[in-house]
Amino acid sequence: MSELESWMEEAGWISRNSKSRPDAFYYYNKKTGKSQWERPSKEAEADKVQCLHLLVKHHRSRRPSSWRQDVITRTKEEALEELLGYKEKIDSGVSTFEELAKTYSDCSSARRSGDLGSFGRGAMQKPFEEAAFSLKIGEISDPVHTDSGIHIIKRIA
Ligand SMILES: O=C(CCc1ccccc1)N[C@H](Cc1nc2ccccc2[nH]1)C(=O)O
Repeated sequence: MSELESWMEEAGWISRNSKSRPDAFYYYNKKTGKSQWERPSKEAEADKVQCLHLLVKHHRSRRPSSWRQDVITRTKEEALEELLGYKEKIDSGVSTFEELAKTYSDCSSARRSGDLGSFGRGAMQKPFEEAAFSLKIGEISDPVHTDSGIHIIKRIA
């Protein structure tokens, strides 16, 4: 198996016969559910990521307010403690990332279970971008500090 084929397999890509074009086949990713005609490449893969995040703001956040709380007064230390508690619940399987992001995230994306959609480099604050692009699909970050507050990030594509 070539180096590319083993990367493709590890990344979850398989080739499938197309029903609409019998003589053609397309690529399907079992991990992300993505389908595409063109052969997947490592480079293209790194262009964009899709992430969920759970943000806990604190009194020094750029905008210390959210849908949950008009004026956010918790300290940075308290925010970190709270976030580590959420991560513990997710890692132990007591709760899902989506449930806790929907309930506790101080970002407007909470209404979409923390889903920020797909984004490329240059879209998000640097610490967030670096963490997001270093995650494998399905992986959850350690706490990430940005001007907005403290986040945990789950890469989903
Ligand atoms: O900037 C937004 C909206 C982000 C968003 C992007 C795409 C879809 C939905 C929401 N919300 C901020 C909090 C915040 N700061 C962030 C920094 C990096 C990533 C997500 C972030 N969310 C806030 O509410 O103060």
